[in-house]
Amino acid sequence: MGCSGCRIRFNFGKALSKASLLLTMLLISTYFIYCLTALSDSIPRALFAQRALDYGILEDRRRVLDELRPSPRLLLAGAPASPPPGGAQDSGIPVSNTFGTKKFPQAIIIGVKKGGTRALLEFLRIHPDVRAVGAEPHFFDRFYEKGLDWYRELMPRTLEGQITMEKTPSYFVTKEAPGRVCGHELPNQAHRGGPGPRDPGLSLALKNASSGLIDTAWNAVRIGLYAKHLENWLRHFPLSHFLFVSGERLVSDPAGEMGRVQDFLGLKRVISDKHFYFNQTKGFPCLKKPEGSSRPRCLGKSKGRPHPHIPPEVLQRLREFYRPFNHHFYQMSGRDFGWD
Ligand SMILES: Nc1ncnc2c1ncn2[C@@H]1O[C@H](COP(=O)(O)OS(=O)(=O)O)[C@@H](OP(=O)(O)O)[C@H]1O
Repeated sequence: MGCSGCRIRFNFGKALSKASLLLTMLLISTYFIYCLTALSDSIPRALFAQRALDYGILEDRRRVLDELRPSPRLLLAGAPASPPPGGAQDSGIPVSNTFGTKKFPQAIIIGVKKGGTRALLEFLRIHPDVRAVGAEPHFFDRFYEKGLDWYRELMPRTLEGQITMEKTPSYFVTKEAPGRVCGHELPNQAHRGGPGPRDPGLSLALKNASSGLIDTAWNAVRIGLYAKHLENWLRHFPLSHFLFVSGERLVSDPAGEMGRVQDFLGLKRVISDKHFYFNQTKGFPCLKKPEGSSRPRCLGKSKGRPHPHIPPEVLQRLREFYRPFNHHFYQMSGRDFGWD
């Protein structure tokens, strides 16, 4: 019995994986400048007002120093055609790794898993004003105890005017993540152990929506209850701090969707149609010139995998199960993704 249970679960997993193409959604959470300010000084928000004067003095000093020497951006623009002897390029280290400072991200791609988050990040990285860490840091879910300095150290250096970014899709479904991102819960105060109390509202909704054949307690199913996870984030951030990016449009019209993303981040519209080509073999848009390379490149093999055939009745059942949750999500996000 145990084995047949496993098999059903396994097959259903494949079905979900296939269905995820229909359920792609991404969130970018603009970062919350006040939260980061509080975080970067590792002080509770309540103390922030008391420190305001100190910040003012520091800011003034910074401004004076900036006036005395050209900003990194100006230095770069005025760089000599050949690098100075013994300079960064002589040592073989890329200029971007030696200039600028490491900062906390101003924008995070927080989800959703298998929603096209890697594509979004790699597309954004071709923008000259975006610098992003390649690997997923998992700071706000797995490595929170390592502390803020550890997190900042992972970030690439940025020059003035550049945005630091990271992506970790599991933040979206991590109950503690929004509070941590906002700095309400500092590393040494973080809850340890299991998840918080079960939400009775969700249990009820799951019972109502379940056909009896879908294991609603299973994480692979719960992960797709976007409305539920978004609710958790909206307890900490206003809706205007989020951009909902369509995973489907990232495939069918990457330049169009990236236009929305650039506007949201306050970036000049640099990424356009001319950066993409459709690779027939891969079946996805690829980059003509990815960051740090002049050769065209598609995402790796683990992105855009062949999916197994899912019987239409299974897909239908999944659609019916998710429909009420999706509609709730459309209402909350203000965007109808047409997943029905
Ligand atoms: N340009 C391009 N190239 C390849 N793949 C693309 C692209 N745009 C979106 N996608 C879809 O992205 C899916 C993987 O999503 P994520 O990167 O968010 O996955 S992960 O959660 O980080 O593991 C991946 O899912 P699978 O098809 O299941 O592999 C793709 O459907």
